[in-house]
Amino acid sequence: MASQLTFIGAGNMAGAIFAGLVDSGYPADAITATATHQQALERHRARYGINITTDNAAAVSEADVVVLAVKPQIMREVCEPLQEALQISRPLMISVAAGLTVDTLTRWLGDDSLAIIRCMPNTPAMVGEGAMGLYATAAVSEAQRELAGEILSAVGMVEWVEEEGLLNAVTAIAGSAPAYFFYMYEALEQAGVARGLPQESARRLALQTAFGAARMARESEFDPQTLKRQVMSPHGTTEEAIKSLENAGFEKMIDNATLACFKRAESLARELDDQ
Ligand SMILES: NC(=O)C1=CN([C@@H]2O[C@H](COP(=O)(O)OP(=O)(O)OC[C@H]3O[C@@H](n4cnc5c(N)ncnc54)[C@H](OP(=O)(O)O)[C@@H]3O)[C@@H](O)[C@H]2O)C=CC1
Ligand SMILES: O=C(O)[C@@H]1CCC=N1
Repeated sequence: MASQLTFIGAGNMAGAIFAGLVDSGYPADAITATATHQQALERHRARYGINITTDNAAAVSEADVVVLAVKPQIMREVCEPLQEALQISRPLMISVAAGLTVDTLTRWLGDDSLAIIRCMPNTPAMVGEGAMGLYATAAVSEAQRELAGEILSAVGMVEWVEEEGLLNAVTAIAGSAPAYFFYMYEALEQAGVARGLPQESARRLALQTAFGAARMARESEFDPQTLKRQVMSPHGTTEEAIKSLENAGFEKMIDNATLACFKRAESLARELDDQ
């Protein structure tokens, strides 16, 4: 029988994971999602067939696995009232919150013997193409590690990290990174329009190029540098474009952006710890 999964929060990230799970065949009746707005929950029930409730404690008391998926800033007010219910079910806790450390979360859950996994997923989980970093505390059993890996690998690829701090690096290059690619998609579309293409046409071409490049990179035996070189004919068009990107400091820009993301995850952790 499938493990009972409860999602506390049913927004972008939780929705991406439970949508991906249902699409991959996980039984919808073993999934419960909570939120404060009944209307949004009703839409999820209609679309995915999952159970819904606005009662977090009730949803937790019957769960084998609880996925905490509210904004980090409201995690404390969500977690503290769950303490009693957690003593009934003693589920595996999976937090997807950026920056929230195990120490802070443990304090808010009021029990340092609970098994906690921190997960940094990304929204492509919705289409089964997520990229996730996972970190397990010492209280997590081998069976629970396997269970979390099994559940989450249904919606994407999973990388375990052995140091909690590395999840901030995962946030910088995976958790937040779909937005960087969407930004590039947006910029290519605009550039296509600026060069005279109709907008819809530019969007379709940019999107298919992103998809084709990602699929080719995944299926090919070559590293990114080689794949890049294969497009660059000597003295050709691509060489000019890449030179222009280099001159504009493209790599430095990506490095700066990921560093800013990483540092924000660290400062978020400090802010939450002070709560
Ligand atoms: N979005 C992303 O790409 C990623 C997000 N994350 C993490 O996921 C978490 C959620 O982010 P995201 O999904 O973007 O946020 P959203 O704002 O989209 O979703 C938050 C959800 O929390 C619900 N919620 C608010 N208060 C409560 C409450 N008291 N009890 C139960 N549910 C409540 C909201 O429901 P309602 O509106 O009805 O109140 C909503 O469904 C964050 O911690 C973030 O760091 C991690 C990786 C990627
Ligand atoms: O922007 C955020 O804080 C969340 C965490 C990673 C992606 N979205």
